[in-house]
Amino acid sequence: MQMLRPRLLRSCQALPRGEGCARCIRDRSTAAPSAPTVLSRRASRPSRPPRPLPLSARHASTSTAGRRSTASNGSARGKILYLLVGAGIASAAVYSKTSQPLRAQRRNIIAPDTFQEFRVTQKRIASSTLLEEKGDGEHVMLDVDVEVSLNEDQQGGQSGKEAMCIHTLHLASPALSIQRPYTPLYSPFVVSNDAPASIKTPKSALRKVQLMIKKYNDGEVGRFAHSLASGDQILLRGFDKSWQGDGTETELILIAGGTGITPMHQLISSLFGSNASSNSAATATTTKPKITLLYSAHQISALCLLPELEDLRQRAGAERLHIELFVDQHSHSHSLYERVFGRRTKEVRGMKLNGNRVGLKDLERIAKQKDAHTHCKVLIAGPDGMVEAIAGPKARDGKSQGELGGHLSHLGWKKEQVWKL
Ligand SMILES: Cc1cc2nc3c(=O)[nH]c(=O)nc-3n(C[C@H](O)[C@H](O)[C@H](O)COP(=O)(O)OP(=O)(O)OC[C@H]3O[C@@H](n4cnc5c(N)ncnc54)[C@H](O)[C@@H]3O)c2cc1C
Repeated sequence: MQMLRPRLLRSCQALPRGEGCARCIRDRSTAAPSAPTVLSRRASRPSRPPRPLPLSARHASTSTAGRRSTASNGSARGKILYLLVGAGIASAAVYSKTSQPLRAQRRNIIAPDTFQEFRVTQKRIASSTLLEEKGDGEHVMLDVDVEVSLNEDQQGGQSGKEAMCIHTLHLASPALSIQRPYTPLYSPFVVSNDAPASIKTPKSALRKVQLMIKKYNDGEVGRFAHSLASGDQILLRGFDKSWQGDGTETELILIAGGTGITPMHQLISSLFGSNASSNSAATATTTKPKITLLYSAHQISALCLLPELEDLRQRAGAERLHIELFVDQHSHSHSLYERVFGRRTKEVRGMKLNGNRVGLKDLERIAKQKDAHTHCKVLIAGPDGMVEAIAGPKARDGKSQGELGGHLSHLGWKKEQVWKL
């Protein structure tokens, strides 16, 4: 396998602690703790081994019946050699031409430690609450066909364990060489009708990975993702588990801010999506927990994936999946909504709309509806400020969870019940 010159991926990881941006520090938490990440390229096919001389030709050179003078033997050998070299060149040319499409068709199996090239199969704008067709312009959806290797649990895509996992991958641009973690909207290890899969061999499967990526005006990878078109090349490595249930959870409270909705969407769709409903093994091996999702954004048009969430809520039933929306700029959001729909609203697509950030009172109200804290867990993903206010900051190393703080600590939740993604 031909390897590109190994090089360290540039990121704020190289900066002294505290000088990197908060997002890059978050990146540190999921980056492979080990050795430098190496960019690898698919092996170029090795040239064909020289074909052995045909038996007839070998006999010709030693046969007494056809013995010629040394000079004529030499010239005959020369001719044969000349012909063989010519034939070799011609077949090499034909081979290299025909092998091009073969190479393009072959797929890489995504690996956790090595970046490999994949192509974007589709790029579109993520739908938003108000501007469904145009989106809010900040979020883009990328589809990438990725072959994944499957362990015994994952073969057949019907493992209950897999439904209680959140998987993350890392995206890098070939030019920028900066990596960031992203969470596919659907688990690559749970077969889904929403994200169709084709089983290739029992040990690997081709999966459509869907990423929703936000663009920050001066954000590096987000801007790169928004600049992509179908057919463009990206580098991916994965998958890392960013959370796994232990099988005891009967209830989950999921708190998402902004793009923190992506891991929550993956988990909910694994449990209640079209994949899950046609997946009896997942239902049999684990009891599906009841879920409350609290999803916040700075304004109403920045709430993404609402059609998808509405669909999941209908599949799961309101009893099993309760969703509430929160917007910071409530009055602005209301007038925006009023302008589009001609009326004010307290709910969107059947989901309650709160005009504030997720606060102590909301968490108290939600927790009261739970039977007991012991089998209920809280997962939280979002901007650092939000995570800090609700659950305390992550540890300074950016990897470990840190102490539980914020509203949840105030309300008596235990550290082991809360996971900061
Ligand atoms: C487990 C996990 C899963 C994630 N999943 C998703 C997902 O599905 N979708 C998604 O969109 N995001 C996701 N993220 C966030 C994502 O990894 C990136 O952090 C995000 O896309 C921003 O990256 P960027 O390169 O575009 O921006 P960056 O270059 O990191 O910049 C982001 C912002 O920080 C500011 N900034 C940059 N450098 C500095 C600095 N040195 N000091 C201060 N401020 C600075 C920029 O101005 C910009 O506003 C996830 C994060 C984690 C940890």
